[in-house]
Amino acid sequence: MSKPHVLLLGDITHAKAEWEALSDVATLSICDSGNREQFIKDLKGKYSDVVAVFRTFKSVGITGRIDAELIKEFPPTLKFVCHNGAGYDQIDVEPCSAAGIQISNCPSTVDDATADVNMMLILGALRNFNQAAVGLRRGEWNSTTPLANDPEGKLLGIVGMGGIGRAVKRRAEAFGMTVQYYNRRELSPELSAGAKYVSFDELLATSDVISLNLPLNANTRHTINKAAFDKMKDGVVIANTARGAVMDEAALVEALESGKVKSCGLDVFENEPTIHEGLLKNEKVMLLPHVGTLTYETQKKMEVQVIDNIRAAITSAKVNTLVPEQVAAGIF
Ligand SMILES: O=C(O)C(=O)CO
Repeated sequence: MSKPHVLLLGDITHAKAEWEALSDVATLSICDSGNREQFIKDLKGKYSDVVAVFRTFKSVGITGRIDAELIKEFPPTLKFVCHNGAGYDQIDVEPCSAAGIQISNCPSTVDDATADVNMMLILGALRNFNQAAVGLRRGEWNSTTPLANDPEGKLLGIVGMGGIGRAVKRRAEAFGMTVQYYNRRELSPELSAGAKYVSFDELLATSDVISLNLPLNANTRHTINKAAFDKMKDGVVIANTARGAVMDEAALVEALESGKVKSCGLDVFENEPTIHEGLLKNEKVMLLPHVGTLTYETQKKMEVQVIDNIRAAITSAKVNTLVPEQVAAGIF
């Protein structure tokens, strides 16, 4: 009997041996379709018996979004989409669920590396490190660096208290910050570990620093918009390592220009890799090119986690880390 067909969409760099070891339970192939149109043709041909896919964030450049239109073209055998990343906003969950397709992501493996970058952005924004760094390169030493603020004693509001949010909390507390959070649901005392649960409006109105750690989906797009900025304290500091589109970038640029937002640190952008001109030219903004999980250790852990999901899908018909919407729906 032939083994189930598993397709790789994108690249595996660090866990090649683990990928190859999957061949004990699956027939492996690597997608060579050049674009979405060709991929759809190949789904009717050489990929017509695929059962599970390992997909990377960058593979959206080949297939486009995994949306209702693409899912209609999937062969009936394809029942598992295993995504390499915490954020799975490139995959439309509802049509997958309707077609009986399980989706897995990479929770927990990304938490520490992303929270490290997040904390660095909070510190960088509070301490005006971008202005200091560009001033140095212009030969101004620290004469043009405005006096900064300490993290010690500041109130940090975390929007989205999942694994990354909680890892940011632990780091922020080590720097003397007090943490409050807003989340769809209040966490258990073990998970919130002393952070106060507040309403979204209270978080906006009282936080000195706001950290965005919520997933992007249809409900969270532009969670931070003009109305939200208007509710914030004057001179608030913002960090975002989640997804650019949880914040209205044009409204952020205005809020920076008006001084409502004192400074911010961003690893993600609404239309990345394109960045709003108003952010590029504003030296108060610390910018990183979506490097949250880009460490050797974390990339390897993520690839292995996806491979483990594929193995579980093949051997027990259930991925290990089903996305929360599908867990909540109780359909698998
Ligand atoms: O894992 C993800 O979703 C990322 O965006 C990596 O930074």
